[in-house]
Amino acid sequence: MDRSSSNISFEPWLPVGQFISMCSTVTALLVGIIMLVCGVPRSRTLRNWRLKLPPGPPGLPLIGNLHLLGKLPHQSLTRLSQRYGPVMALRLGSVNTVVVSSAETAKEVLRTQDHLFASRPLTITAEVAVDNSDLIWAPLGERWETLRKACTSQLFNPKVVDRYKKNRAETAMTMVKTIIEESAGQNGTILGRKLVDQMYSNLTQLLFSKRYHGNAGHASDNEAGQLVHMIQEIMAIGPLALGDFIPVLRKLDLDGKEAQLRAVGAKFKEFFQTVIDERRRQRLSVATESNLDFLDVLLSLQKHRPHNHHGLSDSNIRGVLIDLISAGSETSANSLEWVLAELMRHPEILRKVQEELDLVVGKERLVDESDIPQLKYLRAVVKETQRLHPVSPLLIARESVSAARVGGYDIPSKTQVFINAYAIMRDPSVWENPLKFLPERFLTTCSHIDGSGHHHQFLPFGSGRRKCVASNMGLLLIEGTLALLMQTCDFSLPDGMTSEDVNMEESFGHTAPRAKPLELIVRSRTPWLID
Ligand code: HEM
Repeated sequence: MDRSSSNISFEPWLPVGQFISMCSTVTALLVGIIMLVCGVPRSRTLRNWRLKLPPGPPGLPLIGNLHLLGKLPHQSLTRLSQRYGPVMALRLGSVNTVVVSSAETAKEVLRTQDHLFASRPLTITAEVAVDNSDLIWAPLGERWETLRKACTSQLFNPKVVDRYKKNRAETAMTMVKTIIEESAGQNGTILGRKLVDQMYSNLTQLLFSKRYHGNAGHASDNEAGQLVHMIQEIMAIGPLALGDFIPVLRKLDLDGKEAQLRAVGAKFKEFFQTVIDERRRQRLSVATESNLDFLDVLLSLQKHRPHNHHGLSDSNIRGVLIDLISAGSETSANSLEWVLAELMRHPEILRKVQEELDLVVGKERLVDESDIPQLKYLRAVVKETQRLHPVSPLLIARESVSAARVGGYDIPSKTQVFINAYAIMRDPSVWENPLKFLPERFLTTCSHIDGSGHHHQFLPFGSGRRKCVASNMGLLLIEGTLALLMQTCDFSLPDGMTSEDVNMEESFGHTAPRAKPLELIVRSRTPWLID
């Protein structure tokens, strides 16, 4: 199934618009009166005259500033911050929110006061879809520490990442063959779905030794389809429901998201519990174990709980598996699709990437992950794409654990905080020609800047203790696949299209993918390397 036919919309804020038009002014007023009578939770309002609170736009009754977010909140918030400044207060329904939009203030939040801003707000998605048991949405505390440590020490350490190198190369090659085959004799192939499938396959292999697309060890098509479908469903629902912002209306589920989340949550539970139960049965019948995968590690942590560790329930195991597959697949595939779109818009840059590959690797052997450090121009192209098209433009929402000060303003405890990485990475006071695609900047004036989280003007993976847990793996997936694609394929646009016609509109949801799928003609460039 390709993305064009999957009918996904990434418009989490759309229901807010639907809601506003659904309720007539009279109904809104009535609800407002009921809320006044029942009492809005006072602790959630920023109106405290003794504090120096950040400036922000005035809000409407009940919805506050929700209506200002639009379909692309990162873009709307960028425009608002140009008016209200780099630390801006909003009220989203009844949730106090602060949006941080400069490198300096992001540094205050993500480095200087990381300990105060490293929690996440509770959301209906986390509660209903993953039983408040996962890693991504875990508040700061034991559950987060245990799951994060399991990931960093047992999954994304360089030794384990290296162990799966062959697997990554195989799944990338499977994808290359598929797109060349599909493109033969056709005027364009939609790449996005193939890239996502490749990422799923890498991750399921890494997490529980099942390959969902490819040859050896692969799961049934039905199982693969089920998994892809569930993740697409949750992506389409988006990260936040109306009830997250207006808790007094949660029971009514006016945008229908809670019901949808419950349905997909039940499917997740059944699917991943089967994976866990199957593995438990296999473990009982195996006397010695070698090459443990991540599920084995989690089950063994559950059984032999190390000192000071939060005990792991099946629900935690399901939660972290769902997190890793969903956070890892769409982000990497969407980033890669953006890179290819930029390259199609800039054919001279695409040619330079291929020339570099020919020079560094040649055409006699396939490019290998160990070549990547030498592919400096290709890496600059990836960075420049992440700067202009961050797939997590507002990172993932944070929440202050106690009162703090940022940019000279008071931020009360329990405030939701968005870091607008999109605005920061296009800030004209930091970046020369910020809207131009100029990979060379990362080889010259900005060569010292990387996405490690130490440079707060460039935040594709976030920063601080909640930084992406798998940025090394994410980069390998993007750079490794891009190198293979550029070495083995030639790309062109469907008949009648020129580079100016490549649509660069964004969409917004759990990630910020392209609004329109990228359609390209793919031809083999080095056929002797592919068989
Ligand atoms: C291009 C690829 C990727 C990008 C751009 C990306 C970006 C991000 C960002 C911006 C965050 C939030 C950071 C913050 O709040 O400061 C994040 C968190 C996270 N990412 Fe990634 N990511 C990528 C790939 C991956 C992969 C491959 C995985 C796993 C297989 C993954 C798993 C996670 C998890 C579990 C978190 C939550 C960490 C926590 O809350 O402690 N990501 N990612």
